[in-house]
Amino acid sequence: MFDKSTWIRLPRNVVVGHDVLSQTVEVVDDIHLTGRPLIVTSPTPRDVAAAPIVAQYEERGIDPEVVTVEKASFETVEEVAEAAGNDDIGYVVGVGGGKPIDIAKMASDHCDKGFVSVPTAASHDGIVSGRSSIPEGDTRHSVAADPPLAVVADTGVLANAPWDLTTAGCADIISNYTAVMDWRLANRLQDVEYSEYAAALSEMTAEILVDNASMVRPGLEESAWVVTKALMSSGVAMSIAGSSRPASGAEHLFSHQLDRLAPNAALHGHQVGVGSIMTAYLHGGDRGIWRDIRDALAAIDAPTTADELGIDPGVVIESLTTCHAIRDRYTILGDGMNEDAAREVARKTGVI
Ligand SMILES: NC(=O)C1=CN([C@@H]2O[C@H](COP(=O)(O)OP(=O)(O)OC[C@H]3O[C@@H](n4cnc5c(N)ncnc54)[C@H](O)[C@@H]3O)[C@@H](O)[C@H]2O)C=CC1
Ligand SMILES: O=C(CO)COP(=O)(O)O
Ligand SMILES: [Zn+2]
Repeated sequence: MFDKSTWIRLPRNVVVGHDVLSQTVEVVDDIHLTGRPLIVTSPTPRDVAAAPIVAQYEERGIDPEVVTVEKASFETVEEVAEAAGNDDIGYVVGVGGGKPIDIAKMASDHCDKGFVSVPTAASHDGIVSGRSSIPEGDTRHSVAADPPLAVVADTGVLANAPWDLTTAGCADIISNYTAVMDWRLANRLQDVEYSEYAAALSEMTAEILVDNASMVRPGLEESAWVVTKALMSSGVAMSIAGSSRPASGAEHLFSHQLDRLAPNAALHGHQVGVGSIMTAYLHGGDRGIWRDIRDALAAIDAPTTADELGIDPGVVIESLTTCHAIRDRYTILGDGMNEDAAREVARKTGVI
């Protein structure tokens, strides 16, 4: 008997392009969200994008509540959910990079209120995904949360963000290659649920980005367009899969562990990119695709070494040998690498 069923939740309005930030209130009206908005942002994105959005609302006689968050944590989610739960708050608008968007997504999900995503950096593929990635103690959770009802991605804002943020987004996409390898491995060895459609979309997204790498250049609005579309497509792959598997494998475990061992040393996307070079080597050995991944990262100015990440080689080894334990997610790391093996892969791939 066929008894499978699935829910694929996707945004209704995805508005991308030049100066679309100025259409935020229209986009919200179009999906019939009412009440007072709660804007969740972080320090720089507050000035760059939240302030103009507040001004748009004020012109219409609406006074949004604004909360500024500094880090992604369950405590912050609870604080924001408390504010979002107030009766006068109708919906939540996340404005910024991955952290405020993840917090806003979870807080709105907790209160069963609509969520709108306004990325200010093309730095991560959580812009449209139905997940939030939140650290807790020694672990890091990938939590299901309703995806945004609408996305407003202003390519002018994204192109004006520091170039590093865009290269981090590119690296987050390039890491899909190894995430999918890990997912297939977990499916074969552990019967982990797998979606060929989600895997194919995730890989194709990485491929299109790599093929268009020459168009990704600092300050070009067209680059922001290319990268943002890829980030959205990768987020849709996660929504189809109902997990972050298509975009998050061992290279993400490595990055999440670096966040604990060397907080704020480097951007999420840059860390997963370097992780991906090493896990590609573990999958395919010297004849595998690790050089292609390294070259693709180098072509878009993303780091390929510990030194370029600004992270001590010893910390890279510690992360490689311990990161398998931070989450129950089967990957090429299996039950963990020993120190000699970790040193070998990091040296062979030129990461240290
Ligand atoms: N939910 C999901 O599916 C996913 C979640 N993530 C999560 O997202 C986070 C990484 O995202 P990031 O954007 O790197 O983190 P982030 O939100 O900390 O932003 C990084 C930096 O960029 C700055 N920034 C953002 N927009 C700017 C602008 N326009 N101009 C100047 N500075 C700007 C921020 O102030 C911050 O200092 C991680 O916590 C990661 O786990 C990443 C991928 C997928
Ligand atoms: O960063 C991600 C995809 O790029 C997802 O991270 P998690 O697996 O922690 O949710
Ligand atoms: Zn990621």
